[in-house]
Amino acid sequence: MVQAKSWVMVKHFDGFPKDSDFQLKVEELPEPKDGEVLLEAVFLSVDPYMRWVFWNKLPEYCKTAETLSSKNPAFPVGSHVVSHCGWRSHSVSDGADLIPIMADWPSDVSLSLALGTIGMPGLTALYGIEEVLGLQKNETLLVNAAAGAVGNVVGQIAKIKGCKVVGSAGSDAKVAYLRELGFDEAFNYKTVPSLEEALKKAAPEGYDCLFENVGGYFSTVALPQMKTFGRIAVCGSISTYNDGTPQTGPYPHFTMIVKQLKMEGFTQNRWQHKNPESLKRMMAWLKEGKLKCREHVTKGFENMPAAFMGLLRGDNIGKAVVAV
Ligand SMILES: NC(=O)C1=CN([C@@H]2O[C@H](COP(=O)(O)OP(=O)(O)OC[C@H]3O[C@@H](n4cnc5c(N)ncnc54)[C@H](OP(=O)(O)O)[C@@H]3O)[C@@H](O)[C@H]2O)C=CC1
Ligand SMILES: CCCCC/C=C\CC(=O)/C=C/C=C/C=C/[C@@H](O)CCCC(=O)O
Repeated sequence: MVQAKSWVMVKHFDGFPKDSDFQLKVEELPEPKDGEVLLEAVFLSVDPYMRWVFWNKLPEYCKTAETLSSKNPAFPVGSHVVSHCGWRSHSVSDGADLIPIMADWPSDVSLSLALGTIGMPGLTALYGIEEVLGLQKNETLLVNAAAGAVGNVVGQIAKIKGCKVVGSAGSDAKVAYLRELGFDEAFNYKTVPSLEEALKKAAPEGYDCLFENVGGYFSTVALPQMKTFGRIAVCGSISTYNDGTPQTGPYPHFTMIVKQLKMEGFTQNRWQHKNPESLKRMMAWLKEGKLKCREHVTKGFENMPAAFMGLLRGDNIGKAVVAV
C-alpha cells in the first residue's frame, strides 16, 4: 500500500483561480494487479490549458513519473514515462495512457524537459511553425508570450530556420532573456508607450507570420502590422482565459480581407503521429546547443495550485514545472 496525494477542484473557477478552488486529498493505493504499474511523480507540469480542463472536470494532466512497482513487462521498475493521470503524487495505470521517455534520453538532460522543450510545448512550437505557418528562410515572425514554454521555442526554431524574430513579453527580465536567446527584437508589452509603435519599430517592413499565444487586445493591434498574405497560427489566447465576461470586438475580418491574411487555429496533437521523430530532432538541436532551455521550477507537490496560478499571472521565464 502507498499513500497517494492528489489535488482536486472543489469549485469551478470564477475568473482567476483561487486557493479555495483546490483541495488536497490523501488516499491509500492498492498494489498493482497483473498488467498494471505503480507510478511515482518526479515532475508535474502546469500549463495554461489546465484552466479549461479543470473547468471541464477532466482529469488529464501531464507528469514524468518513475515506475515504483510493476506487473507490466512494458514498464519495468525504474523506467520513466510521461503520464496523463492527473495532479497526483502516485497512481496505478494499466499502461494504456503512458508514453515511455525517448529510449536514448541523455543522462545529462533533466527529465523535466519531457514536459517542456522536448515535450508537448516544444512540439506545439514546432508544428505551429512547420505545419501551420510553413515558415520560410528570411521571413519575419512575431511571437507573443515569447519567454514562456511555447514562445521561447518558437523564437529559437525560427532563428534556426534563418528568420528575423520579434518577441514580446511581460517583464524586462523576460525581454533580456529573449535577447540572450538571439531574438532580433524584443520588448516589454506592459511598459511600451504604444504597442502599435513598438510593433512597427521592431519590424518596419511588417510581419510575414504571427505565432499567436495571447489573443485579445494584442491580436487586434498586431493584425494590421501583418504584410499582405501574412499567415497567423492561433495557438493560444491566454489574455482571455480568466475573463468572467467574454471580451468583444473589434473584429478582425476587415483587416483580414484588406491584407488577405490566412489564420488557422491548431492543437499540437493533430500531428502526434510525428512526435517520436520530432522529439528526436529537437533533442539533437538541444545537444548541438542550438536550442536552449530554461525552467521555472516550484518545489513540492503541496505547491501545485500556487505554481499553476503563478503561471497564469506570468511569474515564469521558460517552462513552469513542479519538482515533487
Ligand atoms: N494549441 C496548442 O496545442 C497549445 C496551445 N498552448 C497555448 O500557448 C500559449 C502559451 O502557453 P505556454 O507556453 O504553455 O505558457 P507560458 O509558459 O507562455 O505561460 C503563460 C504566459 O502567458 C503570459 N500571459 C499571462 N496572462 C497574460 C495576459 N493577460 N496577456 C498577455 N500575456 C499573458 C505570461 O507571460 P508574460 O509575462 O509575457 O505576459 C505567462 O508567463 C497559451 O495561450 C496556451 O494556451 C500551449 C500548449 C499547446
Ligand atoms: C484541450 C484544451 C482546450 C482548451 C483550449 C485553450 C487553449 C489552447 C491550448 O492551450 C491547448 C492546449 C492543448 C494541449 C493538449 C494537450 C494534450 O494533448 C496532452 C499532451 C500531453 C503530452 O503529450 O505531453
